[in-house]
Amino acid sequence: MRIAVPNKGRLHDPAVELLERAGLHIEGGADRKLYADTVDPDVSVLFARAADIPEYVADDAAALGVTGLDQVRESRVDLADLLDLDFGRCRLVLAAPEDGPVDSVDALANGTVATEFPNIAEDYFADKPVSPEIVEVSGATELTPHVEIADAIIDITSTGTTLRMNRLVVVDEVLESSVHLFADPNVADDPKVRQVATALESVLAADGKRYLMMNVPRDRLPDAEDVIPGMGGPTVMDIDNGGGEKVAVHVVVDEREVFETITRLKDAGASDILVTEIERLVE
Ligand SMILES: Nc1ncnc2c1ncn2[C@@H]1O[C@H](COP(=O)(O)OP(=O)(O)OP(=O)(O)O)[C@@H](O)[C@H]1O
Ligand SMILES: O=P(O)(O)OC[C@H]1O[C@H](OP(=O)(O)OP(=O)(O)O)[C@H](O)[C@@H]1O
Ligand SMILES: [Mg+2]
Repeated sequence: MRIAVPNKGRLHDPAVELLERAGLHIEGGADRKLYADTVDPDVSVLFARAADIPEYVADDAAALGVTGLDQVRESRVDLADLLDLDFGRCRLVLAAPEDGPVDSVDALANGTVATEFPNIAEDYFADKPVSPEIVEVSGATELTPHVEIADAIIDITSTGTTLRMNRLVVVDEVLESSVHLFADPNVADDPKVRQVATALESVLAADGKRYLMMNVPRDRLPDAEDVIPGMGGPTVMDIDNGGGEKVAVHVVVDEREVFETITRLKDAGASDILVTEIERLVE
């Protein structure tokens, strides 16, 4: 089974890192390759442009694809959306010069909109009362309103820096995007596809979580349990050589809650508190 992954650009490194963390180690590294095996003999990786990945998955060149939701919308292929992988987060927006006449969608009645995403633009205007001319460009879209090529643009923004630098302001939001795991709808329920999706999901589930281990006097256990914000109940175990007066308590907590939880656990009589990272969490 093949997974299509961005070959370069900002999505490449986080995509490869996620596969590695999920246990799908890429043999020989991912640099400048078109194709690679993984430690799993049934799973290989195809490196392709983020924009081409939807087609590759739709055409069966790969069963799975890791790419931006924007790319899938733009390509208009019908894929199963298995998982939000929580990186490459950005917004596609309609934007126009800050001191210009376009302050709403309606102001574009006879206008021109430049974009790298002509299909998304067309779909966006399909249910609007105006239908401006769409001009496809292949980059530096933010420049076009300043050289009389367009009145507005539909482009990606994340920090907003590029828009600001080009004195453009957001007129409307078109699409929220992030990188997802997509599958060919015909194989979305295939056991191997499910296995890979679960492995990636387990990495995301472990993100920002910590594993706490501690000893607690048996008679203080209720106090300790009261201050534990963990998911589900804690795991409580007898300690073999503890003479019965202490128990071991293990729990998963959000990393933001670790500091306060430790302070409160100590007040509840806990000792020998260990905090460790979690690689994967299969729920
Ligand atoms: N500024 C951004 N912040 C977050 N995600 C982004 C940003 N720009 C693009 N993306 C996401 O990354 C995808 C790929 O973007 P793009 O094709 O521009 O590649 P790139 O990583 O910018 O490399 P290059 O433009 O140099 O080829 C986009 O479709 C979008 O999903
Ligand atoms: O809101 P910001 O944080 O400024 O990000 C938005 C910019 O990021 C992307 O460009 P990229 O850096 O990928 O350059 P590119 O035009 O070469 O693709 C996108 O096309 C925007 O221009
Ligand atoms: Mg780019």
